[in-house]
Amino acid sequence: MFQLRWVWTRMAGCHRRYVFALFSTAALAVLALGNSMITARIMDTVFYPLQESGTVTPEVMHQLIVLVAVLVGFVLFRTGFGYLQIMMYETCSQKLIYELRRDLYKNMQEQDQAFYGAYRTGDLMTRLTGDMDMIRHAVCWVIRQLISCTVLFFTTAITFLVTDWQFALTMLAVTPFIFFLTYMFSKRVRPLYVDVREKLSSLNTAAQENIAGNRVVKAFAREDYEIERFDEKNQAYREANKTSSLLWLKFSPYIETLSQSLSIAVLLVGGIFLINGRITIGTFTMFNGLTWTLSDPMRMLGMHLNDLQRFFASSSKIIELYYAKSTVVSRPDAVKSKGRIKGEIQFKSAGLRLHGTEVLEDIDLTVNPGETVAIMGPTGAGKTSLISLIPRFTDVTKGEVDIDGVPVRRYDLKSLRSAIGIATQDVFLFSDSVDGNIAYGDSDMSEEEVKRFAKMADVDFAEKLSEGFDTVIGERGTGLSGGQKQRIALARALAVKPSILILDDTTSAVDLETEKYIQEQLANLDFPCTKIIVAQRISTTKRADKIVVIENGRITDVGTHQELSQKPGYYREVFLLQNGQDENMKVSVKEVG
Ligand SMILES: Nc1ncnc2c1ncn2[C@@H]1O[C@H](COP(=O)(O)OP(=O)(O)OP(=O)(O)O)[C@@H](O)[C@H]1O
Repeated sequence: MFQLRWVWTRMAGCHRRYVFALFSTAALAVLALGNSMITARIMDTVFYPLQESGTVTPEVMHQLIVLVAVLVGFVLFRTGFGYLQIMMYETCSQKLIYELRRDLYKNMQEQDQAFYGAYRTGDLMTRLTGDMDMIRHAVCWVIRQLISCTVLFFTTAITFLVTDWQFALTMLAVTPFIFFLTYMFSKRVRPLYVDVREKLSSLNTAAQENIAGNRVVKAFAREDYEIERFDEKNQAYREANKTSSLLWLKFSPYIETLSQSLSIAVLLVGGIFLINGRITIGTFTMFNGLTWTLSDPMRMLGMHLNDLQRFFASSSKIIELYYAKSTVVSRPDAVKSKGRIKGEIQFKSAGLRLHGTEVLEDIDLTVNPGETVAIMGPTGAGKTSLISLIPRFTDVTKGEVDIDGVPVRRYDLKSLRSAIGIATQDVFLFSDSVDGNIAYGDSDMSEEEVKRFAKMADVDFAEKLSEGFDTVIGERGTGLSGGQKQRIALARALAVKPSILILDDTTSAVDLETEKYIQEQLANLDFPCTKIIVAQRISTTKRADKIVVIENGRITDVGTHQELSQKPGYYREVFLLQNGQDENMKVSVKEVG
């Protein structure tokens, strides 16, 4: 039930309207009895005396006209009131879902890498769409129906008891059985709905992965395999849905039969009472006309409880996401950088442990403002992990990282990250134009500025695209080569004029000539900038002020190209390899440098 309480707290600003809607539902349920009561009165005061006397008196005609007018007015009033009630439910539920989705999305934006590593995209999408819709459905339909059913049932039961308690008791005798069956159904269906919810999430995840990875699928000609895999998930979803639906089918024949038995009870018992003169034709008509107000709530209760269980399953998922807390957050006493960050970076005995593995250990390194530092090392050595510590994509588990003498943990996250420009190893471009992608960090950037940074990163090829810089380049930059995407990502990182520029293997896919051009541009930026460049090519690292070699999560060497290429070790091996020589051959460093 805490899910209902939680949703209620999220409806702040709508409470009065929603309570009004709930009361309207209860009132409308009570008013539902009105039609039958007015009809019963017409029977007793107009038709029955008419049948007895056989003559139509002006009083009887007048009585009939008045009662029919009351009936018409009553129906119009109920319809108008019902319309108002639905409007209230709709406005409250739409406002709730809009705000909830907005807050949820905002919370997701603030999550760290561990969060995105733990949750699958398809699952997150299911929460933002299907689960949200289930909450809306519960707020504006299920709860309304449950109230309506309950009030209708009890009002009818009381009316029946007051009118003729013996007749009423014969009809109410079956209700405990129906309630028991409904309760049993509700208890058993809950885990089944949790399962349906999980299977849907799994299906969405499979579809999302397949769409995102369609090139890999095609490259390996694994379409059939993927179709089969999707089919498995689809079947599992179908089975889960079938199991939950079949459970209702197991209970519904009994519930339906018991509900229908009410009509037979009215005809049989009511008929006997009518013949005996115990009840009037009006009372009989009322009982007969109101049978549905007893049977429908009982029949429908199972369906609504069914939906309520789905609401519990969906809202639990939403609540989990709503309270997900990032471990990387700004502290309450976080500092905002006053003016531009100078760009001095210091790793002080920094260490990083991820899922029980020591990824980085004892990292001591100082990068002076404006310096260019290249980071090199074998694959999996910890290069990306090292640079992730600077913008706090992950936090150190030992030691600390300082920028301008202040630990990164003490910076306001936005202030810290807005001083850093990053082009990540896995290039991601938005479905937007080329200039929209370049100006991503500053939407107000002028076209001249966009072109200036595009030129620095050698994005001139964009001029030749169908619509130049306005060409939309798709979710993952479809239609562009790997090197072209890298260059747009580099222009995007440069365009924020960062104090610290981090490039993670950003020029690995560009040709040597373009790379040389980009390096010259980077060396002559018109704003102060510290550059950290992860690279595998000697042609990229040799111009750096400092080269840092990382192996097995530790810094094993620091020096210039001149120093490291002459010193035995990883750097020299790579240097010789990339120049077509091996360790046994003596080469002059100057030849290549
Ligand atoms: N979330 C994680 N959980 C556990 N281990 C991780 C995680 N992320 C990275 N690692 C491990 O940390 C090590 C360093 O990874 P990292 O990506 O920093 O290497 P890298 O030097 O950048 O490699 P490459 O050159 O291939 O990009 C690897 O062994 C990797 O498996």
